[in-house]
Amino acid sequence: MAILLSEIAALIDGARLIGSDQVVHGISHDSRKVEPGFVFAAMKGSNQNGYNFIQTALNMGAVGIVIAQANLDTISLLEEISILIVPSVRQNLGIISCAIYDNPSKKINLVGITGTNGKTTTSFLLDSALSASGIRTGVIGTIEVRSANKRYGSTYTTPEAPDLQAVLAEMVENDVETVSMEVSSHGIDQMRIEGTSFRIGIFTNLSPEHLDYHGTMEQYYYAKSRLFEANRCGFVIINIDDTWGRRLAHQVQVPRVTFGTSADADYRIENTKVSTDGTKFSLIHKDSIFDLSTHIVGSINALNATAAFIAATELGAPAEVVIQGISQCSSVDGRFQLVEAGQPSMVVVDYAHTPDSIANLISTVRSLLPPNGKVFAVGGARGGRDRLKRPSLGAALASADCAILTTDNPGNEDPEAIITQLLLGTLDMPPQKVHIELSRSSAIEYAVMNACESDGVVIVGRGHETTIRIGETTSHLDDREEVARAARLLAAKNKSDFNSTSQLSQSDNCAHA
Ligand SMILES: CC(=O)N[C@H]1[C@@H](OP(=O)(O)OP(=O)(O)OC[C@H]2O[C@@H](n3ccc(=O)[nH]c3=O)[C@H](O)[C@@H]2O)O[C@H](CO)[C@@H](O)[C@@H]1O[C@H](C)C(=O)N[C@@H](C)C(=O)N[C@H](CCC(=O)O)C(=O)O
Ligand SMILES: Nc1ncnc2c1ncn2[C@@H]1O[C@H](COP(=O)(O)OP(=O)(O)OP(=O)(O)O)[C@@H](O)[C@H]1O
Repeated sequence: MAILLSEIAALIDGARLIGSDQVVHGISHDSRKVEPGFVFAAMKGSNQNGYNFIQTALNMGAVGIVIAQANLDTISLLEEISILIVPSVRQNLGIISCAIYDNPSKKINLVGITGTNGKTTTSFLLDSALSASGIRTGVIGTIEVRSANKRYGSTYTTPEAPDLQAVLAEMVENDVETVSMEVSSHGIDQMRIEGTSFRIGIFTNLSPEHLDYHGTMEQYYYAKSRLFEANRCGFVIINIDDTWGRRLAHQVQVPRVTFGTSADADYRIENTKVSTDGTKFSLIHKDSIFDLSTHIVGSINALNATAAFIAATELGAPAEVVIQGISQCSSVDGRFQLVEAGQPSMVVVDYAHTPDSIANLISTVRSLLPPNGKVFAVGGARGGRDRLKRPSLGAALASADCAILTTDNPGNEDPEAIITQLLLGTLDMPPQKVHIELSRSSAIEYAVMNACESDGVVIVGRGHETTIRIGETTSHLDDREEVARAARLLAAKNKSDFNSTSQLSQSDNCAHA
């Protein structure tokens, strides 16, 4: 990859170059990631001022910097530096990054998936469908970035523009043909996907989330809908069971198909059957009926599998191979993950962290239990963001028979104050339904120890995550390991109570009160 700073300047209205022209091999907005031959894009953020890191970037080998016209006076110019001055760094970062990495999205089939829930699951199902068809694939999303056989952990759902274009370029170099990419509303709003071409866009659904960032549902919808603009996206696949999706279907200016259980969907889901083995359904399209199945449990996964089916067949993969590929995706880390550690109850760890998805998960688990079965729900709310949704999260958790409110990832917020906000959503519920356990390990232990064979435990919010930040301290915490620990405790307790008639008093837990 090599381009001149002057060539980049020529792409941007109002840009100008000060200092000597330079050959550029890469770009970063983060001084810590600058390599020799890179340019450093300085941006003011909400926590840090990127302009303070210019010298660090130069020390790391930057051959030039990109700055905004308005901030020209704020830096002390060194004569030997090459400076590309642009009207706005954030607004042009995508275009600059695309140019430096030679527009990789135009050389690859990129499928962008957006919506409040289902992005990761759909991207994994699509990847499985495409891989079964012999296509070399890549994935960019919350759990990981996968390029052919290489895997990297993710920092963001949607990487910043320089990182996105660099990873796409690496995928092109590795002969990856198709990439399933999660596109977050933050990513769209912060222009991380500017200049990126999507062969296909998928809309999963929209429900209240990130409203502290976007302000209103209307603005949240607007951010999401921008993925599907005609200059960015060639073909759109939309879930019209969702009212926002229905609106989008009327608005998009590019070819589109719709899916869902709705009678007027182009791809109609019927006859969905959910068991602990997974989800089966029929998909009706014109005169064809396809029988699909996925190991991922829950009727919502019929929607995710359908979106994956449409995208893969649209990219030319044969339907029967796609169906096989979707059925082969064994699981998605931390999404309806059944944990069998010897405990009597059904335990599910799930990444659900919106009120809708938590309520949905609880009702799915309830439907899988015998009639006398009770659902225990363990969950909390993250610190530092999305404060507005906390009462609704509390209410959703309390749709279980026993809600155990606990700590999620509080960061610098007071965990007890977060729980107080969750409690606001449970005020009109019987108090004995709600139990507070500040320590997440203890909350999981409480649920696993008190749930009996006919019961289900859902542990929500953290799914695949393995660390928790409390204050400035980050420590290891994996919900699945905590279930196993609690199951061992239960087994030990049952063993020591072997001769006692009351192994565990169930009258003092909220589900059996
Ligand atoms: C609200 C938001 O999205 N903020 C993003 C924004 O932060 P910011 O503007 O406050 O940046 P900052 O930390 O103040 O830093 C300013 C500049 O100094 C640079 N810097 C900083 C330190 C240093 O040593 N050197 C250096 O160069 C930074 O790289 C940055 O360019 O730009 C930063 C640089 O890219 C991001 O790290 C940061 O993401 C924050 C941490 C974040 O948590 N974002 C989340 C909410 C997010 O984007 N999530 C979505 C998924 C949401 C979902 O659906 O769940 C995602 O796509 O991941
Ligand atoms: N199509 C769907 N509709 C509603 N809820 C869903 C759907 N798919 C998944 N979920 C729920 O949302 C949770 C998160 O799923 P997934 O990780 O696929 O979503 P996501 O959009 O990638 O989330 P995030 O943006 O937080 O990464 C799942 O564990 C499940 O409870």
